[in-house]
Amino acid sequence: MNLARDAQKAGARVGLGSDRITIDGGKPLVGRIEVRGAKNLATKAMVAALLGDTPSLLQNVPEISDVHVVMRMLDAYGVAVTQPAEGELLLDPANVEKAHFAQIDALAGSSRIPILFCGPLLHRLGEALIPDLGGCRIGDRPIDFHMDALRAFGAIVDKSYEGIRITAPDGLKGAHIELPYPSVGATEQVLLTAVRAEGVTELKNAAIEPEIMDLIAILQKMGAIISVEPNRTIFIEGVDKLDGYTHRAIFDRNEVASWASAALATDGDIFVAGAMQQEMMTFLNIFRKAGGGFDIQEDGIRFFRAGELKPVVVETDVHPGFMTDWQQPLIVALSQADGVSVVRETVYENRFGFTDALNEMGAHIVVHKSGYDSPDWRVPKRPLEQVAVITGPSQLHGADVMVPDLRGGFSYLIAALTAQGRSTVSNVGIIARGYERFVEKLGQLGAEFSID
Ligand SMILES: CC(=O)N[C@H]1[C@@H](OP(=O)(O)OP(=O)(O)OC[C@H]2O[C@@H](n3ccc(=O)[nH]c3=O)[C@H](O)[C@@H]2O)O[C@H](CO)[C@@H](O)[C@@H]1O
Ligand SMILES: C=C(OP(=O)(O)O)C(=O)O
Repeated sequence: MNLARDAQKAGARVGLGSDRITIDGGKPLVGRIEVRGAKNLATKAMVAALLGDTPSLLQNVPEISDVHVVMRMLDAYGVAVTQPAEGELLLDPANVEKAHFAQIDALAGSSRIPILFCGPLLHRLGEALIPDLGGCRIGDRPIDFHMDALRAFGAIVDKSYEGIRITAPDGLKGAHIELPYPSVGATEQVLLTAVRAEGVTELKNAAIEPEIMDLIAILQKMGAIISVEPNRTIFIEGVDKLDGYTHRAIFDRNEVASWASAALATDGDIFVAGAMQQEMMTFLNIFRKAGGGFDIQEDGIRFFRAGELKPVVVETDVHPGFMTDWQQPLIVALSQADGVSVVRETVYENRFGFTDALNEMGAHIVVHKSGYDSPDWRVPKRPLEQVAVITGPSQLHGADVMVPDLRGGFSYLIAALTAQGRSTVSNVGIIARGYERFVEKLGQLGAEFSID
């Protein structure tokens, strides 16, 4: 895939108008911003609407390009998508039909969400055609858990010149599935398929991220029967019929952690309206250990420096662990802490690539690609764990950098804002995949920048 083309398309979709931001750094970010619904819930809630016999209303929808991709995908399948009010989507699946290959193909490589269309399309149309997936290039990102789960439900998976074609000539039946690893996407795949499959599904080793709990809440509103048991086990009793839902999407935890890291790195003071404590607890613990202060209020959380920044040791993990998506923005703040921080990435094999550019800006980060010796890596069969050692504090200086992926991209914005002098960050359209109106928010926080 062509990164620049992706970025341009993504940027254009959310009205960014340019692919490049020039930032004059060295100034604290101070002010109030608002976060809305999570990219990692809203896009999946949109897919869930395909399962209903009546329209669904999704509220608190962020204006991000990943939402636009799913809107286009739903449109290709005949779902009528309208926006009754700002931040709302009405999704009417009354006329769902097979999409033309060209329409689906045009969206190939834009997002990872098409993989989640499998179950709903199999129930509605008897077949699903999955194009090349997109999403951040932070590792191999295979889909074997998804395909194995679909086969367990009785689906037949064929590779064709058009992509992956999945059919279910004998219908989908409840299954006993144990994931090799608590994958977020594969858990969602099972949920979206099992709710309308015949019989009971038992899912072991499921992911239990707050966004998954929110998806379960949506499915329950639609008429599903799902119980979350201890030890990552979920039971789903298939039902014959689901209705639409009205639901307010859970706030974006990744966006909150990103702005909090920006406050820490720039010695700023940011109130993030819409952020809530419970879902952020793991992040808040590390934030505090790193010298961050926070003030929990009813309508949001204020983030600031409580004193000197301190080095931390942190390991990414599945929920309730420290999310992999949080480590990239946090690393920029850790480059300002006095001492040696260690970040161990256990979820993706290529999520430290963004540190090269930080080093060009003056950071001291060494990535140990072989990670630690580990007899049992977390994600089965793949030795992907890596360790980044960050020695601070470093005086960052302005540079020209190019966004590699979504969270890495936001980290470059933070680095440019922290650095002395002028930086140019290009490919910023990629950031629009998951950060709503980030340029406007930079303005609200007093950042000095221009877009050309
Ligand atoms: C759109 C969305 O919600 N994206 C999030 C989702 O991604 P996503 O759902 O893709 O992440 P997963 O939890 O599935 O992936 C975790 C690990 O499992 C591996 N794996 C996954 C599926 C599979 O079939 N085979 C396999 O080996 C992946 O390559 C990765 O190494 O959860 C990740 C982990 O919290 C987050 O970083 C992403 O922001
Ligand atoms: C990895 C991410 O997203 P995606 O799975 O959509 O690529 C992310 O949100 O950081």
